Amino acid sequence: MATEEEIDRSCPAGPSELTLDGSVPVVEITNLQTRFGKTVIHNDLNLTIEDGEIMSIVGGSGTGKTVLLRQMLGLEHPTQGCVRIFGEDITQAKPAQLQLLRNHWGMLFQEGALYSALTVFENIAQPMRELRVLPDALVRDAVLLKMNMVGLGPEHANKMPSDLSGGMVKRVALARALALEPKLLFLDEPTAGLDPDRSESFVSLIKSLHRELGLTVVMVTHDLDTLFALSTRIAVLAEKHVIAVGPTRDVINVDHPFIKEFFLGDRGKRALEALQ
Ligand SMILES: Nc1ncnc2c1ncn2[C@@H]1O[C@H](COP(=O)(O)OP(=O)(O)OP(=O)(O)O)[C@@H](O)[C@H]1O
Repeated sequence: MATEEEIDRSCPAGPSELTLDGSVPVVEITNLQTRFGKTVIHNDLNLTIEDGEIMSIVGGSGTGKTVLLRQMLGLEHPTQGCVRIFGEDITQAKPAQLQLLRNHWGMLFQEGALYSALTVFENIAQPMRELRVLPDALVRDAVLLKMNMVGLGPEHANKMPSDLSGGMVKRVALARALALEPKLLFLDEPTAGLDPDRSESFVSLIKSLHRELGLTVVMVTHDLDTLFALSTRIAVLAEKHVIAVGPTRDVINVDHPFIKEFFLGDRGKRALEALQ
């Protein structure tokens, strides 16, 4: 195991401060390596995500998609390499800088991850309350606005998560992810567990919010319909790094066994036909 002194998490030269005007990539991952003990998960992984993209990350089971997402969120650090978010080197960010960055992104976890003891209203209000600067009246208006944005009427505000359908849980979780009006939204399997109709309407909702709010979206998904309907580009993880990145049509034509199996099997063909 490398000692803390030997670990090279250096970023390439360049400005390393919070830049929200779109003049630097929203996410820039350079020469990233991740090791757990002797097992190398990522090696020489590079990925750049520009302002306004919907970048989907796909790969076989265990290729390190979740770990990569957690590294972008600053929840884990790579063994080597650089992860910049809005220009800021997240692997070196101090807790206060990290907190500032967190206010500019939202995360939708796979299961929604709502607080089961809090109402819909309080779940969505929670990121605003953590800031401790917003008066109650403003929080109330902002929560109702976010509920409206995701298609939830005010009559749902006092419901508990256990009273909600799977689709509504996702909508509440999305409203909470958008609570602080982030520029960057992370989605982990956003349509997992939804039936095809609910999945389709959730995809439409993400699409319209992406357009209206000018969001950059980073998504991990196995669902081909979701992938094809939303992605502006797709990054494929295999052999420990990004083996292909580009618009859907370019990526599916790359000659690689995983790509052929994933995109051009029966499910992939059906999803592509539906898209066309
Ligand atoms: N903290 C950890 N300690 C040791 N190994 C870990 C740790 N976190 C993840 N791993 C391993 O790293 C690999 C990548 O995990 P990860 O969850 O990122 O895969 P994934 O691509 O998201 O897979 P899936 O599509 O099945 O969810 C797996 O082999 C996992 O067991």
